[in-house]
Amino acid sequence: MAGYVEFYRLGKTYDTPNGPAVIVEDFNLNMDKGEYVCLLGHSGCGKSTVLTMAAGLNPISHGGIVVANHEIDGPGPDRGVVFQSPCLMPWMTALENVLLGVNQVYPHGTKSQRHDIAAYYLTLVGLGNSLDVRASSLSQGMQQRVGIARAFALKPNMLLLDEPFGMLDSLTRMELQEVLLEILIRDKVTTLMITHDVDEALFMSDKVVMMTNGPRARVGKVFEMPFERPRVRSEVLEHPEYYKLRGDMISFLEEQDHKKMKQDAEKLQQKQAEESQQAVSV
Ligand SMILES: Nc1ncnc2c1ncn2[C@@H]1O[C@H](COP(=O)(O)OP(=O)(O)OP(=O)(O)O)[C@@H](O)[C@H]1O
Repeated sequence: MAGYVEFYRLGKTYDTPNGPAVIVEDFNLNMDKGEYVCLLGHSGCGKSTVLTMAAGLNPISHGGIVVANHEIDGPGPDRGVVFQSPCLMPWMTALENVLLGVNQVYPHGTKSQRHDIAAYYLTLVGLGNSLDVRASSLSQGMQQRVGIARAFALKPNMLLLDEPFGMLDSLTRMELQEVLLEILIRDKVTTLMITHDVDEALFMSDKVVMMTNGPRARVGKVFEMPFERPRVRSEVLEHPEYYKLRGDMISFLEEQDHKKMKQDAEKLQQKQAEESQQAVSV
């Protein structure tokens, strides 16, 4: 059955100097409305490729993505995107940065209505007292809060997060994870997040989708999280299934590593055999 968000037979081929490189192939995933899915996999397997295709920032080579009955064919305000670095306009205030998006989505709202929406989301992320502070004067964690407020203020059907906490220290990271979960529960936004952190995936998501190693990466395994919401970190950590799930995810990643090492060794052997055959024939 099709989900609220559907990735069907999604594929991406990049043109490279050595010819076409099939990075993602036959990637299939259904997400329910309001579901939080984390995408986990080794570096370079194709996670950002999948996410940027969903954001409409990277052309789809094969298959497609449907969000709320709408087939993705470019970027749009129905999808909020947060990257590792929030890319704010440094000379603008926190409020002005959020208003950039709000003005586009609510062109018919009054100035004061648009101001209130931007201020509301900045307050939710804990920046109610910093609305008029220039982005360049905000700490990295505060800038990321602005990025999150900007994405939510668009009232998107889907939120796409590419390692949004990757550049933050662990305390700020944990704090922002909780801020994000609180708003997500309130607004019930369907979310796809990339992370390298197994514990973050366990704490945040309803489902963790493990990608196989590329090339031709696809969904390798899906883990369902048994933890109740709203989530309390200590309760999640003490849940009887936590360490079993964590272990299974790490085993999956290790298996992928072994496969890759085997493939690399085979490639090397083949190359050496070809080279020695060439040497003999010369
Ligand atoms: N524009 C491009 N042209 C050619 N190859 C690309 C392009 N963009 C990405 N790639 C390659 O596609 C593969 C997947 O990249 P991608 O950034 O999607 O991986 P990732 O899983 O998000 O990696 P990481 O976890 O390190 O961010 C990599 O081998 C990368 O070099």
